[in-house]
Amino acid sequence: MLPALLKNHHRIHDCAVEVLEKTQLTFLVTGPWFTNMKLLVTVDPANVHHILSKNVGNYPRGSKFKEICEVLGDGIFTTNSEMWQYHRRMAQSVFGHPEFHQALVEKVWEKVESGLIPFLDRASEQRLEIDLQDLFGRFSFDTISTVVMNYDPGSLSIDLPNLPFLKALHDFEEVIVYRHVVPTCVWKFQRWLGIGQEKKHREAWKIIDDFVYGYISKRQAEIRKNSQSKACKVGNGLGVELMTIYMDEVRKSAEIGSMFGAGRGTVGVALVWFFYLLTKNPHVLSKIKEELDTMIVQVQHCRTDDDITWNQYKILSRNFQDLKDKLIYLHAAVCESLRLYPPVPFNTKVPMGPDTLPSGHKVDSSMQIIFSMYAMGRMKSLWGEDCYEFKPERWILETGKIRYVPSHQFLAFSTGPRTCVGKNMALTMMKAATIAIISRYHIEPVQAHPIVPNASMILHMKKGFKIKVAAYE
Ligand code: HEM
Repeated sequence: MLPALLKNHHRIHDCAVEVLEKTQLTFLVTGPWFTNMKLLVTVDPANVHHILSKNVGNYPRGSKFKEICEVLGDGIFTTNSEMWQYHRRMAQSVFGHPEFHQALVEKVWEKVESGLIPFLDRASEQRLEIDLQDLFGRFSFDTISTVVMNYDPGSLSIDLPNLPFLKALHDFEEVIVYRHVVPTCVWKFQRWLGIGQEKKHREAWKIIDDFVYGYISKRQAEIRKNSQSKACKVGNGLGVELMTIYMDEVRKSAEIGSMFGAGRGTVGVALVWFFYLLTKNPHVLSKIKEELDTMIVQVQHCRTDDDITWNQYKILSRNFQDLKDKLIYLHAAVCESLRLYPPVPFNTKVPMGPDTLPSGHKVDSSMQIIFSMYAMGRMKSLWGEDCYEFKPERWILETGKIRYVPSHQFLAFSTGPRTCVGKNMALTMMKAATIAIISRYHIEPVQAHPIVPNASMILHMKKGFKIKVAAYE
């Protein structure tokens, strides 16, 4: 099977869909004897629930994962037991705090107004062709950096500076997939020789380290100067204060890299696929706008739709509770987009001891288990014959409320104790940025090539998404 895997490496996600559809949601990939390669690929929700929740103790973060993601050190992604619990508690105390999200929407709006809008206004005036994937990558990078490090690197300024750190993160993500797919002895040998993907990895690692440690020394100097960290925090409010305390703690560890890895690529990519689907499905876009306008009329008591101004869109999307609870159709559309294009397209686990999965497959510590979130959202047996269609309606009950789909079937944010801690943060960022853009601009794709996903641990579009924007009068 190894030659077939290597041959399909460039279209690995779609290849998984094809095979899983034919194999009742689970199949085993074996390599030649000397590679000791046994990968069990599954999208069976019962297996997922068993591994990530019910019997999670048998599926810790293995040493192989830690080896593959060596750049993340002993951060939240790579650790188990007490160390992981410590990171998790710290992260949750911030990301779960009610005031954090209000502080976050303020930060998102600062970036919308200081970065996104000036850039898009100029692109609209000059009818420039822009790559929306690059733009959203910069938007989420600056926003996450402001939240995590209290520092805006300004990657989304009008001249779109070329930041090596962004490319390094991108290269790093690609190498991680490569290390998952080829036998360990092969990539380790390449690492030793310093060639191919491994050369790219080494260079990317250095750039990431320089950026993070450069920031840490700057921050330490600031703290020394101000004698106490509180003086350095931006803005007021408990949300920001908590962020400062937590981030001062994690800045000491590999956590900065983890938060960048977790948040920057995922949100940017989620946004670009969402906008791609909106341009392909204008009726969904119209319904989102309709919902926004209705909400503004209700909440802000405008007399008619004609009274609605840009400022009112801004007021609506700066209210975290409204973003979270009131915009049902927008929420459904975002979930539907994450179902078809989950920014983290796959996840892996290694069993500690022998186990039998609900599907009947026997697993042991010599095997690696792969969940394909990308394939899971495209299984007819799970989502119906229309599973390839972008239909937000499938998320809405007849009562108008959001339909509950268990997280072991809608796996975009994973499930169980290690579920994504940044889920609400990601949804807030996506909704606020979407409202800012769709209320102000018409987007027209300029497609010179098919839009397909890259084989990376983050589901980038292979050649980006070129568009032109036109500001509404
Ligand atoms: C649409 C955006 C996002 C998606 C689809 C997403 C998805 C995921 C997934 C699938 C996992 C599980 C990974 C694994 O088990 O290996 C995860 C974990 C995690 N995510 Fe997210 N994520 C998103 C945004 C964010 C953001 C914005 C942050 C914070 C800055 C974040 C922080 C984390 C952390 C810290 C973990 C590790 C949790 C643990 O191991 O306990 N994520 N995310």
